[in-house]
Order: sequence, then structure tokens, then C-alpha cells
Amino acid sequence: MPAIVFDLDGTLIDSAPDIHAAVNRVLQDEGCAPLTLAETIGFIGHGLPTLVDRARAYRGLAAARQDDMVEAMTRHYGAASTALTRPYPGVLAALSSLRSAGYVIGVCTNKPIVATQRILADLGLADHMAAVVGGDSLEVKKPDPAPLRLAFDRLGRRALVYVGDSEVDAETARAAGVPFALFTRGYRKTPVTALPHRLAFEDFARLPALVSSLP
Ligand SMILES: O=C(O)COP(=O)(O)O
Ligand SMILES: [Mg+2]
Repeated sequence: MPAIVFDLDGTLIDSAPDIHAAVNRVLQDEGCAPLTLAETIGFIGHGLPTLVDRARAYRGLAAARQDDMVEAMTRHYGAASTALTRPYPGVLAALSSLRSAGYVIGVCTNKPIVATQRILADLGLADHMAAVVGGDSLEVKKPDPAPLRLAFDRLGRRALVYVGDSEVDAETARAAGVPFALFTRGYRKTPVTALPHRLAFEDFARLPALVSSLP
């Protein structure tokens, strides 16, 4: 059976509330007004340093604050990364069903690997994952195809599909030459019709059947 790789934030887990709380703590320490949840979601997708960079620039803080803010963000997020974060409904059942059917499964995310591993363990997802690649596992991040290629290489089976929620994920899959499945309830900014995808779904209960129809 072939391999399936999943994105993490906005795909397997609704992680924005904890990211939002952590970035607002960082901004508060800098004397800035908080972001709305929607503003935070708009900054998710290119990894933690980019999220901090966007929040910093949005609040008019100097680039010289960046490194300290990334460090603070890592600390605050590390202290509470699964306080509010949960898998989307049906995720655990879908992963169990796919594994029972013989697929091997991995994760390719732009989230730092340490936070990724901790969150997967805390939420009961780690045991399903035969390969986990984070945003700092390589020198390059998604949409560079290298992290996704590494995840599939580690799984050691034919690459069936990459499942993600965002523009970055669609571009990564295209660049890696892997079919893309779009979860439509995540953090994308583009309409579904404008995001290239092989299949789209809004309920994880449908994913096993959709995946089994792929060639
Ligand atoms: O950490 C981010 O900014 C995005 O993470 P993702 O790649 O799991 O969506
Ligand atoms: Mg995502």
C-alpha cells in the first residue's frame, strides 16, 4: 500500500487558538495591542519565525526585535501548545482506518520539529506517524518540495497524496509532483476553486473513501 503525508496546522489539528495566545503574549511583552484570531490565522503557514516576523511588522516593531521575539514565542508556545488545540473532528478515526487499510502515514509541517513531536504525542497522533518532518528539519521549508520529498522517502512507499489546507501546501505538492488533497476547513485564504487540488473534502470521515479512489 502507498504512503500518505499530512500537513499539521489547519489540517490534522486546529492549532490557531494556542498560536494566537502565544503570539499575543509576545506582543504584550513588547507593549503592543493583541492580534485577532483571524489576523493570527492569516500569518500561519510559513513557520514560526515568519509568523513572528509578520506580527512584528504588522505592529510596527523594528526588525532588531525579531530574534528575541522568536525566542519568546518558542517559549510561550512550548509552555502551552495543546491547551486549546485539538484534532479536527474525525481525524483520529480516519487515521486509524487508513492504517488498518495498510497505508503508511507521515507528517510534513512548517512548524518547528520539537513542537510538532510534542503536539503529536499530546494529542494521541504520534503512534500513527511513521515519519515526521518539521519546518526546521531541513535548511528549506515548504513550499520548497524537499521536506515533502524527505517525508515520503522516509516512509519508503509510493507517494499517493499530500493532504493539506493551504496555498503553501498546494504549491509544495505541485513542486514535488505529488497529488494534493485539500481540507477545506483549515486556514487557506484562497477560494477552493482557485487552489489546485486533486480532491477536496470538509469532513475527515470522507477521507478514507476518497483516498481509496486515487490511482
Ligand atoms: O507553522 C506554520 O506556520 C504552519 O504549519 P503547517 O505547515 O503545519 O500548516
Ligand atoms: Mg497548514
